[in-house]
Amino acid sequence: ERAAEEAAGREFIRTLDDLTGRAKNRKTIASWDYESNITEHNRERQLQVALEVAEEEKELWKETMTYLWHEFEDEDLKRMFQKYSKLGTSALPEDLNQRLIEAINNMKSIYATATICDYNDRSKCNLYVEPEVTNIFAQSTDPEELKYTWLEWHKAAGAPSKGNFTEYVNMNNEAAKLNGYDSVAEWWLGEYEEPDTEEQFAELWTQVKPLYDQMHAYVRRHLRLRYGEDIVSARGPIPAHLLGNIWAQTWNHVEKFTRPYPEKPDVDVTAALLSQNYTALKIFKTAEDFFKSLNLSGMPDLFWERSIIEKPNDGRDLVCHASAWDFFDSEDFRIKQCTTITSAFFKTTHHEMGHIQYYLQYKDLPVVYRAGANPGFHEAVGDIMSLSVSTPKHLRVMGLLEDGPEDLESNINQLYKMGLEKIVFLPFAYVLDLFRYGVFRGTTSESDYNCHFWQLRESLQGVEPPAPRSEADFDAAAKYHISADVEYMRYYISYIIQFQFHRSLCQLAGEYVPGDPDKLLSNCDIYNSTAAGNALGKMLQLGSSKPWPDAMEALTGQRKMDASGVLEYFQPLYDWLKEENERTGEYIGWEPSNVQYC
Ligand SMILES: C=C(C[SeH])C(=O)N1CCC[C@H]1C(=O)O
Ligand SMILES: [Zn+2]
Repeated sequence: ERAAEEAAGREFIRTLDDLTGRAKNRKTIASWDYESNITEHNRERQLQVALEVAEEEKELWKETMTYLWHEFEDEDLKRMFQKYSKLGTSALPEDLNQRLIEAINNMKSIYATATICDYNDRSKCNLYVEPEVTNIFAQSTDPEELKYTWLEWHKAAGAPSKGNFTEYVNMNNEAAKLNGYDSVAEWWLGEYEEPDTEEQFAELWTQVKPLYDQMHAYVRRHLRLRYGEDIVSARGPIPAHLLGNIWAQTWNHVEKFTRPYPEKPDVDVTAALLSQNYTALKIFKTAEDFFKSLNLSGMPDLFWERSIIEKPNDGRDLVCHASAWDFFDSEDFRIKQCTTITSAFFKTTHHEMGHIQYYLQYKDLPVVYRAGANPGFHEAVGDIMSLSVSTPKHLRVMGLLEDGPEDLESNINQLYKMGLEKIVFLPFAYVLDLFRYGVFRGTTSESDYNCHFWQLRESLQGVEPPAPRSEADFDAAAKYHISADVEYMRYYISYIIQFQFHRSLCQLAGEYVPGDPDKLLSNCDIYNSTAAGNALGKMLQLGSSKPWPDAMEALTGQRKMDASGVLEYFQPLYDWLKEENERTGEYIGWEPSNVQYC
């Protein structure tokens, strides 16, 4: 009867979970081998292993579906069965699954091997997105060099993937339907396990948009002062190539010539890292030290043996985009990133190590629960550490910043610097998946990919392309995650909830007291707080075994994602920006672009 069926189900799930762990381990090893060394052989092997594992999963899924798990009493057992009942892309017939995998591998390979020629030396044509194009956007203030580099990169890494992207969309939508979703959009939204996820995402945007609009207006004014009225208009969108980043997703690199109080000492972490002879390894060890100071786990020996922390110089092609890997055997965890000694990579290393920390905290859970409470949680862990590390107080502890004033102006400069990374990023992230939801749902067809992409970028982000665009271009794929089939709402959510987590951890660490000007949220550093670390560890140990509101409640007492954390953190900046934009008479928002892109 039911009790016996449930006992049999429990036994089955234990075996299934063990087999699934082995299959995922094999699949992950083959993917790692391909992405860390892009050769025909490794690509072929990755495809073969992925197809074999898909067939194994399909067989196991048929057996899973013979159990009447909907009627089980044990909630936890039901949750495991519910998760295993979603077969994912393995539900595709083998030939369609092969077409999906090959479309994605084609895009990944195009992106990873794309190179452009240097603006000043057209015979030098081995510039990759990392590190060369990234460095040009970090350093150059020549609008012509930036425009050329922007156009060349989007031509080399975006346009060639358009056909593959359409194939990927069609195959992935087939898989979605086989899993009971109308399209991939509903599948991705389903990962957040709420009935109104899409509305919640939209509500978060309305909460933060006023703050973004003030940042946008202020930055546009200072770019106009720098580059002149002809290049940066008074009331239009901002040209995307002038914002210090090839995707205009964060604007940190315009901070040095746009900040509120230029006479205050600068906080150039990159220069400090270089002058103190930081290496990639030293950056990694510093990040590890932060986690250990919180009584969280250090990195296992295997991590140091098998990670790739610098771009190999043996001429191989590889996917440089930073990533953290769980090999699902409870002991093999790796980072692969092409570290250079910059403030950005100092943060990225904490970000990636945050993923590894989450893997370590849930490594003994059933395989099916070894995931973030929702995808945004996984992206938030490392950033929480960076929020503490980025404070002048902590940078001084590390000797990366000389002593300086702690006055209001310096605080505004610091908040502005953080805003160029955290506030500015929100509409960028939101747009990437609003675009893809439209594509997966068919409201954006192949003949208007680029038009709709730029309409969204103009409408939410207030940026425009540096030159006219057409449907011969496919600018979205010039962003890694679009070419690599990586959902992006996870970052939008992370940049909201990381401030809710930070606020709770800072209270636990005694570093933040609401209303106390000497205990500002933006000056909080949780370093060495085992109280904070233990509370965070407890949340991470849940993995995806519980709906994410339970995990969030465990740490913050809240069951809702809301922008109260980010708005509280940036309140002094918001007040200052409104006053400053009022003072200068800067137009808030933007009029339609004059650039032809549809
Ligand atoms: C560092 C990673 C690997 Se999960 C990343 O892709 N991030 C981290 C910040 C946003 C996003 C990006 O670079 O677009
Ligand atoms: Zn990440």
